[in-house]
Amino acid sequence: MNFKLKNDTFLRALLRQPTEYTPLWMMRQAGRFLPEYRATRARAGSFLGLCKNPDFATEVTMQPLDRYPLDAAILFSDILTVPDAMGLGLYFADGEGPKFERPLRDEAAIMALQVPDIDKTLRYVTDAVSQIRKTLDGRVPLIGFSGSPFTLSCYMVEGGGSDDYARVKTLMYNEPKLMHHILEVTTQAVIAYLNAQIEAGAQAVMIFDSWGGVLSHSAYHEFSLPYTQRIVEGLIKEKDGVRIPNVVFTKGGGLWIDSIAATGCDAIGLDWTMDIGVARQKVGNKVALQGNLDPAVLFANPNAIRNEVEKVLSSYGYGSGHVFNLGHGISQHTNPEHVAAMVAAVHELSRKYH
Ligand SMILES: Cc1c2[nH]c(c1CCC(=O)O)Cc1[nH]c(c(CCC(=O)O)c1C)Cc1[nH]c(c(CCC(=O)O)c1C)Cc1[nH]c(c(C)c1CCC(=O)O)C2
Repeated sequence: MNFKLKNDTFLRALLRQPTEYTPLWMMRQAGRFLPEYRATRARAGSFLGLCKNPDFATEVTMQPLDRYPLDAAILFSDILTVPDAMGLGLYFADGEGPKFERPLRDEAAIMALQVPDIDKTLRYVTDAVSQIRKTLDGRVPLIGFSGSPFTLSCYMVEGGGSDDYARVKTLMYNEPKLMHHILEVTTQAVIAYLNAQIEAGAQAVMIFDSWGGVLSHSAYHEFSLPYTQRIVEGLIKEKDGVRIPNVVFTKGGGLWIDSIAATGCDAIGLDWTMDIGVARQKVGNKVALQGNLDPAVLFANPNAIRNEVEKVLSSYGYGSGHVFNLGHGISQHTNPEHVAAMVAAVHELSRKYH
């Protein structure tokens, strides 16, 4: 039991301890679907302006919690702050998503990569974590996060988003040693970064392997999973006598959940493509599961949303170990009232399973 928390349902579910209902939060819960987020972003001038100012980061982290009775808060930041701290120069071109000024395009750039001094380069993140914890005042737990080394490498090599991952996959197949070097340095950076978030007050951490699912079976097991496993092994597991659970989310990773469970993680994030009941059978009592409603369900009407929520809950079935979530980030085109319908449905309909 976490004595400082008024609602620790989320942490108990991650540790597969009994709960009264299924807790929930949403990936990208602080974001453009909320008018209040768009207003704060306009005041800050840009998305990075929000991330780099702890007052703004705290304000937008709290917005979804003030609107909905969610069971967890997530640090407002981005996975790409780590490569930015490594000197790649993150920027957001209007309407084009993230980009790097200095992507990794040759051997010299790759061999020059270094683990950044987190205290110096990412202080704005750990400051935001402490400030959010204070503002939360024990309402719900705060989740810290990072990208997985493979997913970060995709952006670092491509220089931005990609449809085919041609550059990073070419490097991976032509020059596996160079690819492993990027992954090695990034792994060390991510371990230091997540542990700094935990020291600053993050009560659970999540690793986003958002693009792991674009890999072949063998490439996933060579270039993504072992590095995720090293992170899981390197994380601070307990602070002030309280467990700090971790979640590994691999979008498109449903085929590999047995290998993911074997990393020793506490929970696996599922996208919407896999039946969560089948996933539960496969992983047994090893890990908790987080997910897995298709974010597009929120475009439908509240009745349809309720039906789809019930399907996920009943497929998971009786007992603890499920954190309800979307299978990926919420769309910016979502109607905020539909989110209210989903939150109410999860809290109400899940009680019969506990
Ligand atoms: C791949 C990835 C990124 N960032 C992230 C991932 C992994 C998760 C995933 O798979 O979605 C992680 C992330 N990004 C953001 C959060 C905040 C916490 C949360 O509310 O979940 C988290 C956890 C805020 C954000 N990160 C970004 C926004 C939108 C920024 C804005 O224009 O206001 C937010 C709220 C920008 C971003 N950042 C990134 C992209 C591809 C984009 C553009 C996306 C888009 O335009 O919808 C990289």
